Amino acid sequence: MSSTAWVSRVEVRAGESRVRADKVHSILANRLKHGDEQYLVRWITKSSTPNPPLSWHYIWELSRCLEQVQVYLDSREEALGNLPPQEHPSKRKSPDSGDADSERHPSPFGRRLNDGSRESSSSRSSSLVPLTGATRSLGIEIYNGVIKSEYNIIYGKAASAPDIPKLELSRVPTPWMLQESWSSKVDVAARMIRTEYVRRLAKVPGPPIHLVNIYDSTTPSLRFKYITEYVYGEGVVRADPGSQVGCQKCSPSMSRNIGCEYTQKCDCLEFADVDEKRLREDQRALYEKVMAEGGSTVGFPKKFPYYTQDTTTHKPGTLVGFYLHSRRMIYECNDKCKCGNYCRNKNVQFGRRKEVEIFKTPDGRGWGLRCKEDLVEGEFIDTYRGEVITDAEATRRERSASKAKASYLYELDKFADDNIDPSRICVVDGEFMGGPTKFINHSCEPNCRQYTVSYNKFDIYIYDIALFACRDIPAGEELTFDYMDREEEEGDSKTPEPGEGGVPCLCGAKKCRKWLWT
Ligand SMILES: C[S@@+](CC[C@H](N)C(=O)[O-])C[C@H]1O[C@@H](n2cnc3c(N)ncnc32)[C@H](O)[C@@H]1O
Repeated sequence: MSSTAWVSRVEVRAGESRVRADKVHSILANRLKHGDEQYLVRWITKSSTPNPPLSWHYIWELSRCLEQVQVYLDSREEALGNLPPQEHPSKRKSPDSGDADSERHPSPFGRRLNDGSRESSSSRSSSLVPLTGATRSLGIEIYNGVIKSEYNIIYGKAASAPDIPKLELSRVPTPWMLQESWSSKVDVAARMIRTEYVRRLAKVPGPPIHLVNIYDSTTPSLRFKYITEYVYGEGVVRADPGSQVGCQKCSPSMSRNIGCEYTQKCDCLEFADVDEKRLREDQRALYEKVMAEGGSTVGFPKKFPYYTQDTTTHKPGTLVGFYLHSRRMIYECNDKCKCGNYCRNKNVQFGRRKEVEIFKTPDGRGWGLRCKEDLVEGEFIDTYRGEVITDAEATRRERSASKAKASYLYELDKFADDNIDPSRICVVDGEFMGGPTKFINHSCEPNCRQYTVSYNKFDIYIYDIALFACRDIPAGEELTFDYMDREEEEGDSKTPEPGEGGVPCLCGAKKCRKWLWT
């Protein structure tokens, strides 16, 4: 079909059309047109072309592709931060010294900063390029193609008729566009992105999640999906659902209506650690034999993980000291158990019950998380959710990411020392899908701790990572945990020396180990 025939079908009325998000490759520049924000869209074409269609759109037309707008604004912000003071168009503080990161993140700004001096004056002004009659009638400036609209959705299509204005992708943004981009405000786009993020937060099940940023106009990435259950990636081998068994000798009301009551009856505790302090004298020799030679610990004293209602000293549901001060696996009862919904041994599986707030930290640690309510020691906060991927896929993602980029990978290697298949160890990636816990920062003196919780005692590869308060935490205090997850006995030990790409720790704790990971 010729481009002119195609263009003649266009009927776009201002203010009603929206750019089709899945056809937008990226945003390349911004400017103000009659005081309103406009952004230059690079369209995706079916076949590869060095000159894909590019078109200017008002920000309100871009509500379907705010993710791309946000990526653009972040790279613009980074480029502005990296500019030498004399080139800086605004009154921002002088840039941090020596940050060469812009090379690692492909950005229209990075590209232009490198070769802008070669730009010819003919490609300077986007608005001076003559437009075809049809595109002009739409009020949309388009290069290398034509615009089509159906059901108020705008599409861009490559076309090469002689009257179609040309703009080489390799020259975009031109130095002229770049200057305009730097000096034009982007407040409306920033507000729309934030509004969209808050809208998505409101849909997350459970108590409200708030968003607070008193330092700048950024918003956490929209390229993120809130989920409450793991999403399993390709290649992850899951346990046969039939391998999950429930406790059969327990019942909802054994005497106190708290579900499971006797640790020796509850099959779910079969693999739970033995409470050595409560071993009877006549059990010790057998226990030591089992420990040395292997065998079942059924019949030895175990502990349920949570306090129940009948304690006056602790809040029901909080972790008992046996678990709180250790790295013991927590085995909760499950749907196949006979103990019912109100069993004392069910907690983490019900998910977050606290109102939390995502907030921008003032000191370069990105976003953080805090709770709107007081928490007591041992209280459950939320699980770490994300995409469960294979170790190989996690390695691939790690290698393709810049070293300075935040990491959201959490390895499920609790049983790595046991006789397990190392190729089946999985990793939870919370970067693109997960919960608010993805924002919990590291501290060398944390107020939370991560615990492993299983609902299938036979599955040693997939389990939950649950975050609990490890001391009383007043409302509003930032939640933190120790990313290195070391056992008590390992103590504070020496500060690890960083390897290449070690990330400096900014936790500010007195006993800070100086490096986040090495
Ligand atoms: C799981 S994310 C935490 C949320 C993150 N702050 C954000 O904005 O998305 C982990 C990343 O946060 C940053 N971070 C967390 N704790 C930090 C600390 N104590 N010092 C420096 N950076 C920290 C690092 O970039 C790290 O890779």
